[in-house]
Amino acid sequence: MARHRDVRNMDYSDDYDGYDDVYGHSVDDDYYISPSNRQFLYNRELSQRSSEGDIKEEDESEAELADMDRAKLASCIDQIKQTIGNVNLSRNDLVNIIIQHNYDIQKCINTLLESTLQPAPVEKDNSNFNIPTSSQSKFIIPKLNLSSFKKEANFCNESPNDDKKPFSNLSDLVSTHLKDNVPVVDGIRTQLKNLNLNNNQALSKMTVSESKSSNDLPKSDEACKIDLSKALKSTVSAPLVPTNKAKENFEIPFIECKSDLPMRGNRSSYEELICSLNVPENTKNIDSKLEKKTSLLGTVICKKYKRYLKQISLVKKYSSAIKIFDFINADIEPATKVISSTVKTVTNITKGFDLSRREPKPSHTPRSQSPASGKITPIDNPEDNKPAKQPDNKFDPLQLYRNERAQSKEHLYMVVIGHVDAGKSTLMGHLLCDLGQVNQKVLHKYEQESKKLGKQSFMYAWVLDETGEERNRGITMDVGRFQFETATKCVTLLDAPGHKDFIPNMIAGAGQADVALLAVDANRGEFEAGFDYGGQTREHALLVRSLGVSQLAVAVNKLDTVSWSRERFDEIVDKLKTFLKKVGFKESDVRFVPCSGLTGQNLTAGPTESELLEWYHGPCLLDIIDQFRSPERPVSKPFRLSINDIFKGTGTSFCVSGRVENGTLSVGDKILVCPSRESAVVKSLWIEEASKSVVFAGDQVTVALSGVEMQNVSVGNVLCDALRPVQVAMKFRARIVVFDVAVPITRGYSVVLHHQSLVEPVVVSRLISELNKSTGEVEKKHPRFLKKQASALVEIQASRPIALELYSECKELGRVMLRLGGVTIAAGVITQIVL
Ligand SMILES: Nc1nc2c(ncn2[C@@H]2O[C@H](COP(=O)(O)OP(=O)(O)OP(=O)(O)O)[C@@H](O)[C@H]2O)c(=O)[nH]1
Repeated sequence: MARHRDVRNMDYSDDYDGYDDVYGHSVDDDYYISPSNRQFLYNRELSQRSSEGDIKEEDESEAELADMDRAKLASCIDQIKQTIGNVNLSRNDLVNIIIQHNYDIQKCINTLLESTLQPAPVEKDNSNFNIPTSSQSKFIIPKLNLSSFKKEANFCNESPNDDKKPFSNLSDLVSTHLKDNVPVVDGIRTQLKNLNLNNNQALSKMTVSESKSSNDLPKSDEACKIDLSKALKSTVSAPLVPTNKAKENFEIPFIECKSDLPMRGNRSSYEELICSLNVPENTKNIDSKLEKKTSLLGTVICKKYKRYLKQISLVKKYSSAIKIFDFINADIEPATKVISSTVKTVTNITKGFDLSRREPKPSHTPRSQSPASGKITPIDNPEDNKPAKQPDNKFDPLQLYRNERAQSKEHLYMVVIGHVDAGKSTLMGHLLCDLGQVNQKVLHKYEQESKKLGKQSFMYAWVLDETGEERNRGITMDVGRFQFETATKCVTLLDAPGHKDFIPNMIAGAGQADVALLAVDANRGEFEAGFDYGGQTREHALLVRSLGVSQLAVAVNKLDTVSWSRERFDEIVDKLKTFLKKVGFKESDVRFVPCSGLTGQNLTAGPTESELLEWYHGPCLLDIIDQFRSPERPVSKPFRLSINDIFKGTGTSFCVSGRVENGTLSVGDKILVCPSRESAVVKSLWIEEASKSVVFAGDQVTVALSGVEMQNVSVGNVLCDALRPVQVAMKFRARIVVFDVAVPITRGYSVVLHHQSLVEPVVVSRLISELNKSTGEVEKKHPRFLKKQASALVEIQASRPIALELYSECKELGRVMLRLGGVTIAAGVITQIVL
């Protein structure tokens, strides 16, 4: 059985309220973190000196870094490489530069560009672009001649029908005006990708505040007060090339600034930028025109991205890399009207891409393939150039879902959790055997082999623990998967590891489940070890609830070891009930069942043991699983899938797996991979081993993709609808509940963010307010620290863009968990995305 990590979907109507319950109860201290876990709690002193980590140590400065710094370092190196390609520096030097700049990627890039990038010699060739030698492959140096402009003009879409295409973000817009393969421009482009054109108001505000804080631009300058929202509206509707009529008398179509350009030294930086524009042949007096009037886009870029000015001027020295920004100096209002109707028309298509907006085939350099380049991965397969299949825009996803799935059983994803050795694998292995899911010969083989190793009691566990290491060590390490059916459900079982070392795997499994089965060991002392003394019973229950699972079955296992004692069962139920309620489970959503995974008692049929029969007449484990409510499938929402595994497929495609959180996905759909926003085409779809033409929210699927390079896709990326993409941001606000922390959370606290399958170092950059745990009202603004069990609104800063959603939009992509030193210190929901 393949061991992919999977995804989970939960969308109960009462989920949000339920989730609030987590915050709504005070929890006794000892319910959260156990003494054995305390050793892993954050301790700044220790944390800074940790030498563990998976980053190769190459020099002392690197070796001395703490885990978090190492993670930040890896992230910085990664991002620097994505932005400017491989730098001609040793790793040590690179590491030193990063540390000197306190992990500020932008400063590092500036330093690197200044120190390492030398102008490439201009070579003559027959094209209008001089391609540098491989050692200087970071620049493409176009000649400053007029034919160059014409060549670039071919980049533009000349179809009269396509000249009003909406752009989803500023980068797409800019990329039609910027020449390929200019690294600094790519840097800008990556940043611009985060600017969603739909949020004109936010952009407008951003520009104003940018200009307010500007030191080098005069505050009084009218140019600083450009209403960007208007500008963007006008750019959205702007033709990429002049219309035929305009072409005849082609002039540079600028939107006028209200005043001359602000100067910086002898020349303003964006004057420099503008001077690097290619200009059409028939334009007269271009210099004076450029000095008085400028592209608004140029203005915006230069103001918003002042930090790039050095690079801009650097590039400018060698190239006329930045194309003229040719939106029409037209009446903005009518243009705005055109946009709204255009957007509406396009939105009606529901899915798929605007192929006409695809950029020309870029050169096959690692740089051009980088997600940070903002370019579409080169397309080798001519099949990919064919227009993608566009689903019928009249299709009703809900109806389609009913048509497709009406005949089949409801699918349910169930994660099995619990303290190490609680008997999870044995319980589920035996259940699968009783259901006839395991071939008798295979079971016999397991029996013989486990006997040889002196581990016969693990025979059933081997059904799920498939790897040699798991079997030898007698513990589950990765999430095992198996499928079985109940009377009304088709259940995918996710067997999570119990050992604390594998909690990230457990989170990956739990992050995919609709419901959970908690196994506890009834043995005297064993239940207590898992519950009272820092076992994973508590942490697992807390984690699954934080991940949105609200229905839980509790298997009080190994009751054979206590002679089926009713008292023991009741004692365990009482303790767990109180705890689970405090964690946020509703009493009515938790069911308890006495059983034995080893003897198979009360698994698929009612009890036969007389001692158990004396007091238990309830449902068996299988019936309890069957009685779980099926979660709602949000098939009508925009498509979202968080990638939890990537592997090689056949031919040019490769495969990703994950759970469809929202919406539907069909073969032939064009989708976006976020945060890089690369486009991809769905070549084929599978659920388990069965090929499908369409899949729905709630399905755990394997998707074969083409049109995107495998190396440009990572676990934790989100596949999404191209027209209604997921949000991408480096900063967001979340309402969190702090679990148990030895050291209070303060501003600047470095933690590890778990967001679906993404594991990313982040910083708690602001403590905005402390909230009342019951009412959610603000109790204290800007607290200096957050103690255990505090509920608070915080701002989280990542070092690179993340694809995420507001909790109110998509619960699965709106949940976050913060962990540190192997311990979960807080969980929360995203309330605001900060652009
Ligand atoms: N007596 C008795 N022993 C059991 C029962 N269920 C499991 N065991 C034993 O408990 C030990 C651990 O069982 P596993 O199924 O590997 O436990 P687990 O919870 O899956 O372990 P991890 O996944 O590593 O956390 C094995 O020796 C089993 O034979 C039971 O119902 N009764």
